[in-house]
This record gives sequence, C-alpha cells and structure tokens, in this order.
Amino acid sequence: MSTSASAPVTPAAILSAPKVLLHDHLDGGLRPATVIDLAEAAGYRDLPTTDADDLGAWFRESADSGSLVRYLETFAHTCGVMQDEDALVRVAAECAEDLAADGVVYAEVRYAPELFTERGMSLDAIVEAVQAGFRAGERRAAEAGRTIRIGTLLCAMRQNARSLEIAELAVRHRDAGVVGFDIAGPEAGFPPTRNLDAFEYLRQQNAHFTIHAGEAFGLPSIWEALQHCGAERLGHGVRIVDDIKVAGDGTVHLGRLASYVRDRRIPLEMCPTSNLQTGAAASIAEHPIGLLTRLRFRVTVNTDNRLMSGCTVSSELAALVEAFGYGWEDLRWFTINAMKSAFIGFEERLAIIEDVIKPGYARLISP
Ligand SMILES: O=c1[nH]cnc2c1ncn2[C@@H]1O[C@H](CO)[C@@H](O)[C@H]1O
Ligand SMILES: [Zn+2]
Repeated sequence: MSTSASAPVTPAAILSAPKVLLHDHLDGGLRPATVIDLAEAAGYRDLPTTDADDLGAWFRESADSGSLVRYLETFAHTCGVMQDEDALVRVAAECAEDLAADGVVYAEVRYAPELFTERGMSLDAIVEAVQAGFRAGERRAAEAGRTIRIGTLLCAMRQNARSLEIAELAVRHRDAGVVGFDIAGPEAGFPPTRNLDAFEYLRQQNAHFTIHAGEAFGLPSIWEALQHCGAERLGHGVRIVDDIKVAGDGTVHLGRLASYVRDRRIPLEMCPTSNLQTGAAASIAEHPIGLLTRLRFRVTVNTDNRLMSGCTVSSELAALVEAFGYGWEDLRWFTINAMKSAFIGFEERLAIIEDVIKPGYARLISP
C-alpha cells in the first residue's frame, strides 16, 4: 500500500519507475511503421494494410481472437519482414530503444531463430545480427539518457523438431549475451517432453531455460515443464490456479504442484493482456495474477507481445494498479521478483536491484 508521503501511482509516475521485463517476444514488438518499411524494402506484399495506425489496430484486433493458435497467426507478417540482416538489426535496436523509453532497465527478449531463415540466413548469422541490434539500441538509449541492458533468450518452436539444435545455438552464443532458452508456439498437442534431449543438454551445460506452460493448456503442461524438463521459470503459468482451491469462507488450499511452485519460488512470467486475448483469462480483475500475488507466488509482470497486445510494461502495471489497487510497494515487489529471477549472474542482478531499482522506488515512495 502506498503511504501518504508517496507520489501518486499514476501512469506517468509508473513510466518513470525502473522496471524489469522477462517475457517479451522480439517478433511481437515491432513498431507498425517499421513493419511497413521493412515490407517495402523486402518486397513483402502480404500486409493487410500499409497505413501504420491501421496496421497497429489490425494486429491488436486479429490477436484478440480468444485462441492461442489464432493469436499466433499474426506473427506470419512480422516474421515475414524479418528475413535479412538489416531488418534484424533494426528491429532489435528499436526494441531496446522502445523498452528503454518505457523505463525498462533490464529486459530478456526472446525470438525463434528458425523463423528467420526463409531467405537463406544461417542460424548463427541471425543471432549475431540480433545481438548487434540490441547493442546498437542500448547505445542509442544511453545517448538519450536511459540505461538499459538486454539479455536474449532463444526459442525453439514446439511444432518443429529443432529444439536441440537451437539449444546448442544458445550455448554457442552465451558469452555474447544469449542468456537462456525457451520453447514457444502452440501448447495443446505439443507437450514440453517432446524436447527432453534439448533440456537434458542445457542442464549438462549449466545453461538456463524457461518454458511456455500453463497458458493454453493446464496443469500437466506445468508439471512436465518443471518435473520432467527442469524449467527454472514458467512462461505464463497462469493455469497453476487450477491447483488452488479458495473456499467460500476465503480459506485457501494449495495442491501439491501449486505448493511446489510457491515453495521453490518458481518465477511466473505473467502476461495479463495477452492472456485476455488468447482466452486464458476473462478480464484483468479476474486474472489469476490477483490471487497469485496475494498468496505471494513469485509473480512477475510482462508484455508478451507489445504489438499484438498494444501494451508496454508500464501499461500492464497501470492496468493492475487500476484493477487491484496496487501501490508502489507492490510494483517494487514485482520488479525485484523479476530481477531476482533473471538469467544473468547473481552479482549483476544484485547490482541492478541495489543501485537502480531500490533507489528508483525510494524516490517515488518518499519523495
Ligand atoms: O504467448 C505465447 N505463447 C506461445 N507462443 C508465443 C506466444 N507469443 C508468441 N509466441 C510465439 O513465439 C515465437 C517466437 O517469438 C513467435 O513467432 C510466436 O509464434
Ligand atoms: Zn510468450
């Protein structure tokens, strides 16, 4: 709860607060005008419109389908224009700039390299281009007075059978800023255990990974991700509420899996607006993030796809403030939860918490 001496928790004040983002897709965060420019440059002719405002609205409306599978169809157009080095560098640089402008101080941004090979780029060249773009964007943000650091996660697509190859790619580039691995794409019908060899390899390599689980499918997916695959974090993980019973008198009972997730402090990369669009939750007020926060699960707040969901970290936090009445202590808690759960080293995480996050919120809590 905010104290009387604190700054009011307005959207503008939230924008100024330091924030941490763990779950954001590079190919779900392009500027609409950039999609149009890149389509023009590459001779990509399938865009539904070449007006930037209309295109932004088209992405938001098309993704608002109530189904993950249909939500994912919109990525054909972003991936369609991300097939050469210049495009990848530009998209990654703009991503870093846009996140910095939103007040994000540390972000882990993910994408699936296998989706950018249509015009012949190699997987290694794709990773190098995106890394170069992130570094350029960090420099431009610094010139504009904002410090941001971006770590990269490489995704393998659940429906393809390339996860070991992508896991090896992630390990090959770990000293250049690839900090982890993920599997993404349609969840139903593609359980995480299809990729056991990749997860086994990553564990042998002391590498980090998260898994999209408990979004479009329920507890078995979360259980497999944790207990068969060894995921350190859960992408979304919202369906963990299926293992929590709240009685009429308010008494809460956690099943064994929910207890495990809370006891082990497994980070939940929650993405409220995205979940409304894919049908995983009916409204922000009814989103399980309210209950999970109250029960002190390790909740983090994320964007998933800024283009398709028309959101930023600040707007997601503002929506939670409005729905649940959160104050600065709650927003700081989400932010520190996220920083503690990042895939960079302990000392680096601690430095951002002590030198950036805590002083940033202290200014807002007692100005
Ligand atoms: O919420 C999600 N759940 C599952 N897969 C997703 C989600 N958002 C995006 N992608 C998928 O991840 C790929 C790599 O970035 C995207 O191309 C999209 O297909
Ligand atoms: Zn996602």
